[in-house]
Amino acid sequence: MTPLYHDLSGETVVVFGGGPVGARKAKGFDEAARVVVVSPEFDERLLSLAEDGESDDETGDDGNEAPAVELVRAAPNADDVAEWIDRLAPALAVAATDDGAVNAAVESAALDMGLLINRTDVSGGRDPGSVVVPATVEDDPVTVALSTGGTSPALAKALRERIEAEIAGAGAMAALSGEIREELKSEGIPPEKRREAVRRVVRSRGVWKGLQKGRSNGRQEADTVIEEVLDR
Ligand SMILES: C[C@@]1(CC(=O)O)c2cc3[nH]c(cc4nc(cc5[nH]c(cc(n2)[C@H]1CCC(=O)O)[C@@](C)(CC(=O)O)[C@@H]5CCC(=O)O)C(CC(=O)O)=C4CCC(=O)O)c(CCC(=O)O)c3CC(=O)O
Ligand SMILES: NC(=O)C1=CN([C@@H]2O[C@H](COP(=O)(O)OP(=O)(O)OC[C@H]3O[C@@H](n4cnc5c(N)ncnc54)[C@H](O)[C@@H]3O)[C@@H](O)[C@H]2O)C=CC1
Repeated sequence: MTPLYHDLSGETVVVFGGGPVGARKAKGFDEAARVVVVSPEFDERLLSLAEDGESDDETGDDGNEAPAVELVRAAPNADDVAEWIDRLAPALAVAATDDGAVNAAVESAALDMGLLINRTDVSGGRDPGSVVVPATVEDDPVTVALSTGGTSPALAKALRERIEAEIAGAGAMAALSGEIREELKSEGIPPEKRREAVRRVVRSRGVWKGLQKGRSNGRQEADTVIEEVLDR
């Protein structure tokens, strides 16, 4: 398995199956992509996600059309799914029904069309072209994605919970060190010194602690580290 971060903005994700698993996957993708869930019945969570999307569209407060989760009430059989996928033209198809034959048909249709496919009903090794949904921790712009190669989802979840504590504050550190990196570049600091400074900043306990108190405290601590490295 090779981990990659995928930009799904502007793409469609189709989820077959509207149970708790289909709902969790839809929720995971709805911020980035247009999500269409095809199922004869829908989990409560999906019904409220779809409603949220509608009310955002109505108010249109920020001018951005919030990608809503669209629900399509249907129960395609194994022979029909290829046509559904063809019509919806997704980048990724998620097979999350409780019908193994339908899930298998979603997989083979998606593979035939060269799309990404996530089979939620199989663990262990993947067929070529098949992807897993990792456990994810986010502190924007930092994202940690964790997979056990499809072997033990419960372990992926447990490790994710540990990492959540471990990366607290990483978003602020990314913002600060990214800014410092750009500044040192534009000041024409030689590459070796610049890299050393940035490496020291992201490892400095003082800077991490400072950032907990606020951005300017973090910046002050970072400036001390940078001065040391640059001998100024
Ligand atoms: C292969 C994979 C395919 C895919 O879905 O992409 C898959 C497959 C299956 N999961 C099953 C069960 C559970 N899944 C979870 C939880 C998560 N499952 C997720 C991903 C994946 N699950 C992919 C591999 C990821 C990897 O590489 O590690 C996470 C990480 C991401 C997400 O789904 O959002 C999310 C945690 C998110 C978080 O909290 O951070 C729990 C835990 C719980 O519910 O507490 C259980 C119960 C305990 C257990 O069984 O382990 C079953 C058995 C169904 C049955 O028994 O019938 C199958 C199918 C099978 O095993 O055949
Ligand atoms: N990947 C994961 O994290 C997990 C995966 N699973 C697997 O995922 C499957 C789904 O799990 P749940 O959501 O808990 O099951 P569920 O049985 O609650 O939901 C299945 C959904 O699929 C719908 N459905 C049935 N036939 C359909 C068709 N032809 N087309 C479209 N939708 C159809 C049903 O109406 C229902 O809404 C399970 O069968 C299991 O194998 C289960 C737990 C976790």
